[in-house]
Parts: sequence; C-alpha cells; structure tokens
Amino acid sequence: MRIGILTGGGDCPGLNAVIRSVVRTAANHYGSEVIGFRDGWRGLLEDRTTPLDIGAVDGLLTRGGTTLGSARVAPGLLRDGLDRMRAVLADHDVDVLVPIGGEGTLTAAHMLSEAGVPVVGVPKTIDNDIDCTDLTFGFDTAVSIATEMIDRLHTTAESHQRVLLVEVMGRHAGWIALHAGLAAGAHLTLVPEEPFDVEEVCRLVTARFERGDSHVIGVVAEGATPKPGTMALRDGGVDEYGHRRFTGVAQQLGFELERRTGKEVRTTVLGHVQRGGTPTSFDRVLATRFGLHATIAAHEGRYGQMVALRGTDIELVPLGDAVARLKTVTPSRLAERRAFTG
Ligand SMILES: Nc1ncnc2c1ncn2[C@@H]1O[C@H](COP(=O)(O)OP(=O)(O)O)[C@@H](O)[C@H]1O
Ligand SMILES: O=P(O)(O)OC[C@H]1O[C@](O)(COP(=O)(O)O)[C@@H](O)[C@@H]1O
Ligand SMILES: [Mg+2]
Repeated sequence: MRIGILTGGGDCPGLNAVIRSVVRTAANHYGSEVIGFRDGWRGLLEDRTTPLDIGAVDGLLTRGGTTLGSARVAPGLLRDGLDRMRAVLADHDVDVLVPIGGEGTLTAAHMLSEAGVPVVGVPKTIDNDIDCTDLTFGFDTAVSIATEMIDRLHTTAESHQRVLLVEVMGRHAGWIALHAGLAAGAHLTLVPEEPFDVEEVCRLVTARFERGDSHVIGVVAEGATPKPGTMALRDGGVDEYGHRRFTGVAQQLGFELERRTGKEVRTTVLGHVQRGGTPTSFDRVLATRFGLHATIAAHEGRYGQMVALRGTDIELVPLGDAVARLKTVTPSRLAERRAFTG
C-alpha cells in the first residue's frame, strides 16, 4: 500500500511525531510506503512531494513544527481543484490519504472523502476545539508553556502591585485560557464562549486591591469579546481565508482597566511561542498513537474516518461528525472556574 500524508493549517507540536509514527507503522507493520505532500493541500494541488522512509523521519519524535510544511489555500480553490488532486494522487499511486489538521483541513478531508477519495484524518490543534475527540495533541504543550509563563508573571506583578493581563491563543474556544488559568492560579479568565463585562472586570480588580491582595493575573483568550455596549473592540475584519483578524483584546482591555480603575496594567501576548518547540511527553504519546491507529485504519479500509481519543482509547469517528461543529468550552466547565475567580 502507498499512503499519502500532509499537514494543514497552523503548525502544532506533535505533527512530526504523527508523521514519524505513520511512516514507522506503515514500514514496520505492513511493508507499506509513505509519500509526503508539501505545504498542506497546496502541495497536493501543485504536485510537490517528498519521499518518507524510516531514515527521513529519524529524530522527528521530539521536533516541533512540521517537516512537511503547512500553508493555506482558499477553500474555493480547493473545491475547484478536486479533480486535480485526484489525478495527483493517482499519479503517485496513493491508495489512502492521511491529512493531519484542524477543523479546516479536516473539512477539506471530508469533502475529498465524500467525493470518493480514501481518507483517514488525524486531528491537530493547540486550541483543542475539534469535536468527537477528548483531546488533540499540541494542547497539552500549549497549556504547559502558557502555565510556565503565567507562573513567571505572578512574581513580577506582585512586586509592582500591578494587573498583568496575558493573552493566550484560542480563536473560537477558551480551552487554553481555561486550563492555563486554572493551572497557574489566575484570578480572572476570559474566553470566547462568554462575552465579558468590563465593569465586572473592573469591580474584580478593585476588590482585590481593596482587600489587600498584591496583584491581579488575568488570562484572556485572543478570541474573547466584550459584551455588546460595554467596551469598544477594534474590528480587524477577516483575512482572505475567512479567519477573523484579531486586534489585541487584552491590550485594549488593559487600557480600559487602567482608565477606569487607576491601577497599573501590563499586557503580555504569548502568541506563537505557545506553538513552537518540542511537544510534551503527553503530546508525543498521543501523536504517536494517532499516527499508529490512522495507519492501521488505512490498511483496514476504514475510510472517511478520523482517529480520536475517547477516554484512554483511540477510536475512529466519522469525519462528517467531527467537523459538524466546534468543541467549545461547556457552561459546566466555565462554572468550575468561579471559585478561583477574584
Ligand atoms: N470549509 C472548507 N472547505 C474546504 N476546505 C477548507 C475549508 N476550510 C478550510 N479548508 C482548507 O483547509 C486549510 C486549513 O484550514 P485552516 O482553518 O487554515 O487550518 P486548520 O486545519 O488548522 O483548521 C485551508 O487553507 C483550506 O485550504
Ligand atoms: O499562525 P496564524 O496563521 O496566525 O494562526 C493563529 C491561529 O492558529 C492557532 O494557533 C491554532 O489554530 P488551528 O490549530 O485551528 O490552526 C490559533 O490559536 C490561532 O488563532
Ligand atoms: Mg481552522
């Protein structure tokens, strides 16, 4: 058998570990071959490939990023390129395609699958917002990095009796903010799922200083928004791929807080540091198991599926189910942070 593999969307610690796992499982369990398409769907459309044998994946387990590269393609171009992609796959004798990506890449994978292309998907995202899987690799790494950074912000914030706002990633879902906030003892966590009231945030800040607390740490997901009418947030529009352009919610909230409470505020935007570097051991294991089970599914002809973590087992779920909706933070998980707010 010949497996084609590609990585799409934003990079994520653990992508290389999946690639290695697919190649090793294919070669060692099945005597199969793997070919990589460069730069996500773009490489498949443009027929840019790289052979992947055991030697090519040496050392990949621990390396961040993706050795195959990743790029975005406008979804319309992809839909128009269906026949072209089919022809490229046939030219390379690819029997099954294993796309590794977020909800965008997996939506495209579902489209190919519906068009009859044999596909087994692997979910990736640091945001942890893909449905039908308990977790995605990259999330644990991002939370670990964010936690360490927030730990460090505590000490400088208390030295100066400041409010420290830290903006973390999370376009539609506040999982990173919620988990890093809980892990690092944040006093306030703002997530996209629950628009915030700037007056309430001001009350919390003022109350903490009035009762003698030394500082405030607020974790703000990049996709958090104020309740309508409470605070203006600059509109950045959308990019050519339909993604909302962020304009720095933490910074803008910081200005408002300083103005309204008179307290000194500093803002730290963690940005891509959350996605860079080596995956945690948890993510290495999850990525390796995803790659292993995707390769088994490919050889068993279980197409149109995505590997998923359910409890401690890796299972297969229909791609259509996985991309039907995003997995956002539930009200009950949001409620858990109340005791630690303020
Ligand atoms: N609705 C869609 N239909 C078809 N293809 C899509 C769709 N959304 C995204 N894609 C393709 O998947 C690529 C990656 O999606 P993107 O949202 O950027 O990253 P991720 O896979 O991490 O969610 C896009 O550049 C595009 O080519
Ligand atoms: O690297 P880019 O293109 O600026 O994208 C940033 C976005 O990618 C992410 O890091 C990960 O999102 P995906 O895994 O869905 O691609 C988001 O948290 C963030 O908003
Ligand atoms: Mg996406």
